[in-house]
Amino acid sequence: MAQAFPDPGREVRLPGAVLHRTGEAYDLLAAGVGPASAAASVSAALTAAALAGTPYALVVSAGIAGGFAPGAPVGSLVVADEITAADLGAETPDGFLPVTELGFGAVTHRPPSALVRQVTDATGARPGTVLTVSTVTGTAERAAALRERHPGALAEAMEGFGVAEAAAAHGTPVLEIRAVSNPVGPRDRTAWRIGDALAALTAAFGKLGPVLESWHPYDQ
Ligand SMILES: O=C(O)c1cccc(C(=O)CC[C@H]2O[C@@H](n3cnc4c(=O)[nH]cnc43)[C@H](O)[C@@H]2O)c1
Repeated sequence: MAQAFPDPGREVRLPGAVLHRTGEAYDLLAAGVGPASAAASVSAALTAAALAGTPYALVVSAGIAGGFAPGAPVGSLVVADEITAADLGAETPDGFLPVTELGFGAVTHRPPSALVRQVTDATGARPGTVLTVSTVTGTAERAAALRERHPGALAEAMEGFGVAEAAAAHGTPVLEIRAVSNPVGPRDRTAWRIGDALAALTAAFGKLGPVLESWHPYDQ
């Protein structure tokens, strides 16, 4: 994906995060794997920018993902219209309860709908819920349970909700774009197509410049 930015940028070191400040209007951040790492590093970047008086206008979480069949085949692109933490809650004898039903927290963030539509139009990405999980799904049973609980889910990944929580704390809009590298379901390493997914993500970012640069938060 970073290959979509011809200028590798200058490194800016922050506690828990290294930014690549491109000559264009973007900073790139490898936010780590999992929601906690992603939240910590994005939070460091947002806080540093706010203290410098140059807050970010938008945070984009991007990477590879597992795709739910048949909506998100391997190689396809998904843009989140909802970013949902799928395993943040409590297991009970009657099933899973999200933290919101326990009386606290949040489990969903919604990217600006106009921006989601523009990304869809520019890249062909399919809009849908992107789940954030801490454990990669590895069985048909778990995939079916997630689908039942989240009928709008197209993909699962491991960072989006952490990024969205950090962005929300700063009042900054968030977007999540994923390229599908593997199906969600029984573990099968021979089915992974990471190279193809990264190529699809790079191509998408090549088309996103005008969309991101012309978007204004009041376009919600
Ligand atoms: O070992 C496995 O079975 C396995 C299967 C799929 C992905 C992984 C990863 O460790 C990838 C972590 C990385 O990639 C994103 N990702 C990609 N596919 C998935 C997925 O099916 N479910 C959740 N996350 C996925 C994730 O966002 C991480 O950044 C291992």
